[in-house]
Amino acid sequence: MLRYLMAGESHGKALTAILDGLPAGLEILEEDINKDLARRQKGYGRGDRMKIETDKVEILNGVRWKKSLGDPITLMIRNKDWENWSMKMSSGEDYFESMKDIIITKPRPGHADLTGYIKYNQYDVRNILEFASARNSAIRVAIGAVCKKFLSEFGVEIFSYVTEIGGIEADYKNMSYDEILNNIDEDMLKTPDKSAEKIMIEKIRKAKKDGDTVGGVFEVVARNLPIGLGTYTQWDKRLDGNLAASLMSIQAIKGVEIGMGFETAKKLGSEVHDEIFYSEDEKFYRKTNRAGGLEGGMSNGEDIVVRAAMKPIPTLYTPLNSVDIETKEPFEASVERSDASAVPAASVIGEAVVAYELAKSFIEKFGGDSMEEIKRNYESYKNYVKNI
Ligand SMILES: Cc1cc2nc3c(=O)[nH]c(=O)nc-3n(C[C@H](O)[C@H](O)[C@H](O)COP(=O)(O)O)c2cc1C
Ligand SMILES: C=C(O[C@@H]1CC(C(=O)O)=C[C@@H](OP(=O)(O)O)[C@H]1O)C(=O)O
Repeated sequence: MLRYLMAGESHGKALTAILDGLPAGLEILEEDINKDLARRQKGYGRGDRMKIETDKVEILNGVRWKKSLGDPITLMIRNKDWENWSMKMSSGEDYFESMKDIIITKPRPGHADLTGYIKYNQYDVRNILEFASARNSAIRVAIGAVCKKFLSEFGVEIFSYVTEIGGIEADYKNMSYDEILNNIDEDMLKTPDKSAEKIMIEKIRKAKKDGDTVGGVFEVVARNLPIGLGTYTQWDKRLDGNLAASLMSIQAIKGVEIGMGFETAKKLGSEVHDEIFYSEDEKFYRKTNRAGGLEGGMSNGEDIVVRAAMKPIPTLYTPLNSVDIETKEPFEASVERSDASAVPAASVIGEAVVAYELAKSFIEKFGGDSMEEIKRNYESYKNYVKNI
């Protein structure tokens, strides 16, 4: 079974993750992973932390002479900001009286601060926000990049783009995926609609000027998947459920849709389901993909299409009302730095978690301890499907 665990505080020494269950013989290169790490750092609206970090992965275990060994793979990304935090985040020093002024007792509405403080019986909100922070999404993207590499060996391609920012929707419905891909500017908002992008940027700029933040929606597409990843035979093996849970587990994601999603509830059955056709060449096929490539918790061979809604960032430069945990007095918080919007970054994280779920289902279906073995199993299943 493919699984991973991650560790690492936002301003600690490094982020790490262990990926277990990947077959032996997959080529894994740091430079391939670094491409996705760089993409996650881009996008209009990010704060000053992204000027400090240049995320680069180090492979600590599980890879020899560029190939996975089949044992656990450890990945690490150092936090450059650690240099500025080594004392404040030290694991070896006692608490200093002189550090009293760095203790945070002012919880932000919408962040993990207050609930985490109470739940973990803390004295400093920093002890909560350090791991609640989306900083650890960097190591998740590294894990996702390895999973993407695995899937690419079977021709599976995963990409994402931004469809909405602060209520402004991109018009991409008449564009092919290739056109969409050609129109994605990773430095800006990753939306295929260039005229909407201008208005979206203005929306973020104005929100930032007003001390506010904006959210948005992104779509992740996975192409060239085999029929039958995931299963309806047990609730926790459904691919639709696992994709939704993984996307929802990204910080600030508050809604997930598959295919037509919430729209299906408004339509008639005849407008929702994808009719089935057959030809000698194509075998069973559909003319539409409203289901987003998933029926009965399984991939049906069409493109997998999922969307996720990101709420506006909770740290506001014009802060919302809150109460100091120590004094119980209302306060006006001051903010050192924060993102005004991070939807393009979230969409890269979305690709990563989708890649992980697909790779997990893929390995479960086709088994195998080595890439050769899993490829044999995959080819034999493809032959079976071709001859139906
Ligand atoms: C890529 C990315 C960047 C984020 N940047 C910030 C930020 O700069 N400031 C902030 O308060 N929240 C930021 N967030 C959101 C918080 O991490 C998130 O709202 C918080 O952990 C509470 O979790 P919840 O929103 O899922 O309930 C970011 C989220 C993502 C995915
Ligand atoms: C560090 C990242 O995002 C961070 C996510 C985040 C949060 O609260 O989620 C808060 C900010 O952290 P800081 O206070 O250090 O600026 C963001 O910069 C990153 O994406 O790599």
